Amino acid sequence: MEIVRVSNLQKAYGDNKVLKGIEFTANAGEVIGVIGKNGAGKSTFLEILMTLKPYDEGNVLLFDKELRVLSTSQLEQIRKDISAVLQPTQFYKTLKVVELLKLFKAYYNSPVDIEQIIADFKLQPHRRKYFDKLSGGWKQIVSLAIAFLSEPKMLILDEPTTGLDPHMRNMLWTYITDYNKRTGGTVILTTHNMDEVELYCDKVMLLNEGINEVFDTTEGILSTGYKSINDFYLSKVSI
Ligand SMILES: Nc1ncnc2c1ncn2[C@@H]1O[C@H](COP(=O)(O)OP(=O)(O)OP(=O)(O)O)[C@@H](O)[C@H]1O
Repeated sequence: MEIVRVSNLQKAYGDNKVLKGIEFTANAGEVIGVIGKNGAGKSTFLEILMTLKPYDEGNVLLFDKELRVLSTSQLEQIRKDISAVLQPTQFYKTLKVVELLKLFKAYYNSPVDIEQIIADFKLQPHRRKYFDKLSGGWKQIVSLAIAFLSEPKMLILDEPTTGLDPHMRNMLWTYITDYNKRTGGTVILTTHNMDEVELYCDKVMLLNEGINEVFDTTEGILSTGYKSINDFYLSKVSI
């Protein structure tokens, strides 16, 4: 089943044309890595998919519906099926980790067991700490745990493993892979870590000079003679 279909997507910030005609599709159950150099437009692309940012030209269909023509209530309906990593805000200051998880569980009306999430994300030692007292990496982990609470049909993660130590990175990828197998949810993420793309992503989109220079399966890319996805990236993208 097709979850996302993007055609000729264009977006500029003033004179800075960032996306110049992106073609992209995501099917249910796929894990897709969006790669490209700093400033290539990855976050802009994800924010459009999250329905947070307007676009100038082209079509973006989420769950078969064109975003541009949706009413506010239709957009809200679609957002229920999407989850994204929330940025830590001032609002979390007064809440402990376990309270935050309970709050979002109630907000999403989530069937997910909080104790299970705490165990899966190794949050037991931190459950009674205030969110704003956590280290950067643990804030990231809590934000990710919240994103999974709603059991979304589509999960959008902007550099989810940046700032995580190797164990936490492993833990997160295990969780993403399990979630994907268990629920058939689609995951679209950005990362600068090409080893992670090679290990865990079904498909890769390389954003370069505003277009999807390559959009293929990870296996497809490797079968064209590259030693690794890192090798592929380095030979395709110049500084
Ligand atoms: N709100 C904004 N207003 C103006 N320009 C912006 C805005 N957001 C992003 N840009 C510009 O758009 C371009 C793409 O930025 P974006 O953050 O999408 O890239 P990215 O691929 O995610 O980069 P990185 O890998 O460094 O996170 C950059 O030139 C950036 O300066």
